[in-house]
Amino acid sequence: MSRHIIVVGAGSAGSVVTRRLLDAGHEVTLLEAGRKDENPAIHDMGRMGELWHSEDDWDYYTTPQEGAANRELHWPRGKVQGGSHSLNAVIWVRGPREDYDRWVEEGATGWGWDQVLPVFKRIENTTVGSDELRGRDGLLDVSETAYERHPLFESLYEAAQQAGIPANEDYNGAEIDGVGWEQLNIRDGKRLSTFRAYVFPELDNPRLHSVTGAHVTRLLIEDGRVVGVEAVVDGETREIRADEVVLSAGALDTPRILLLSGIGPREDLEALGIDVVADLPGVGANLHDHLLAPVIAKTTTREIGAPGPGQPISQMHHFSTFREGSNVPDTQPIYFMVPMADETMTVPESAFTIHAGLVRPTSRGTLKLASADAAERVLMDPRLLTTEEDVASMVASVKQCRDIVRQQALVEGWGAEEVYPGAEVQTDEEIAQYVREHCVTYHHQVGTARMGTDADAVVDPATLKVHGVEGVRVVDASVMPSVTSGNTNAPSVLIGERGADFILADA
Ligand SMILES: Cc1cc2nc3c(=O)[nH]c(=O)nc-3n(C[C@H](O)[C@H](O)[C@H](O)COP(=O)(O)OP(=O)(O)OC[C@H]3O[C@@H](n4cnc5c(N)ncnc54)[C@H](O)[C@@H]3O)c2cc1C
Repeated sequence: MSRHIIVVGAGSAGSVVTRRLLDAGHEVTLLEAGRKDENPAIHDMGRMGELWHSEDDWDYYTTPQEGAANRELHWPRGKVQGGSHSLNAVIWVRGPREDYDRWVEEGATGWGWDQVLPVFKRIENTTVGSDELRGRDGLLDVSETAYERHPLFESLYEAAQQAGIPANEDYNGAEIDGVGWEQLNIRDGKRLSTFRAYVFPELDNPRLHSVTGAHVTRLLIEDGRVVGVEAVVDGETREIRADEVVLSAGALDTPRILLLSGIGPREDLEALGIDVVADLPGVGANLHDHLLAPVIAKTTTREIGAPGPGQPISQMHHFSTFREGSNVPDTQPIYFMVPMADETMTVPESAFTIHAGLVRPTSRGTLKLASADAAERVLMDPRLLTTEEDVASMVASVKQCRDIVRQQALVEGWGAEEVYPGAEVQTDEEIAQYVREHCVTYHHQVGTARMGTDADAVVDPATLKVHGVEGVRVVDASVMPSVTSGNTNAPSVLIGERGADFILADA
């Protein structure tokens, strides 16, 4: 029987859910707060930087972070069809077996590597790697050759190996460690978001009602059952009803909608005068993110030049393990052909960045409402760098990135010279302070409505239904119990596919 389902958010996961429900004959109302994905800077990977602070960015900021020199960090998030997949660097990293087996240990029964691998294969359309591990005919292109490689990256690839980092032909294969060319979601030289790959071809489908400029403020709940949503559409508050609601608004907005609807920690909700529908302490808890800190070098004998049309400004990354006893990498530096400098830095035009990167954070924070008003700013406090392990991984990663800059391939090929952290930053304490003063997000916030069956879990891992409330599921990056050890888009798309499977199994 055909059902009418509301999907909130046309991002990485919501686009996948929408397509799979349409394919199965259901009716979908897809509500997206942002506008159509028509900004040319979305489609040209060389222009990614223009999207930050633009109309297509939610333009969030954290609360002041004690671990990061009391700074409020900018957290860009896609507010547009495609969601953060329309703003991101389209790097496709599934993460190793251990990430998913860890999810099972954390309570997400059924999400182990053996269960998720076939779903990853269903998503992918790639020629990389082996048939056993990679998908060949999915809807989402994954390629390391569909973009023009810049000669600087050839030298970076060599330099990383000169620094002792092994080359890895397929970091989405059996092993993640080592340096490799990024596998990107690109088609015909342009960004391929899941909105473009999954929903765009269906825009004429009469069972799809795709609405932009529709900001969902809360769930409509009658007798403990979600019956629809309240949304502000073109400035007018509307009620939209359906058989079921899927929240795919991302790790920062899904918990916000739940909290505004009375689903969350009782004490916090009561303090704001919000009627409690379900006392779920885990909503907004467990907020965590990956972190970057730039190592910037200038080139003195050869100009890097501007990226060509469609040329991604990041083409390479590597994974390294520093944490003792760990069998998965805790760091993932990412390489850019431009200086990723902050407002306190002065850099020459021809400069590149090797961003030191933490991908196994142990710091955990919270997302809370400041008031019951849906238009108010939300308090996002990831408590960055509040554990010793996190600081130690970042320090080790910065040292390794500096070492790459000093290698022959960069010094002889480009006359590379470090500009930041700079000569005055030498001891571990000085590097840690540099990290605190200059770290930025890796854009991988997750965990605010995590899967599990314990008292703090928010959704059931077998269905992604919200505990204690009927008629609503969470299908996006919020449900990850812990962040994977790589970029988070691939696991978000995976969650979209599996969420759709669960809905279809019930329908
Ligand atoms: C700048 C940047 C670079 C990144 N680079 C990479 C990368 O290269 N590789 C990678 O793997 N990951 C990357 N990421 C992370 C990755 O894009 C996200 O983890 C992933 O997109 C999350 O998917 P999602 O479906 O949970 O949320 P999103 O894709 O963010 O989708 C949420 C959608 O919901 C909409 N929405 C939110 N609130 C409401 C509301 N109240 N009403 C209606 N609609 C609403 C939003 O506008 C958005 O369209 C990056 C992210 C950013 C921001």
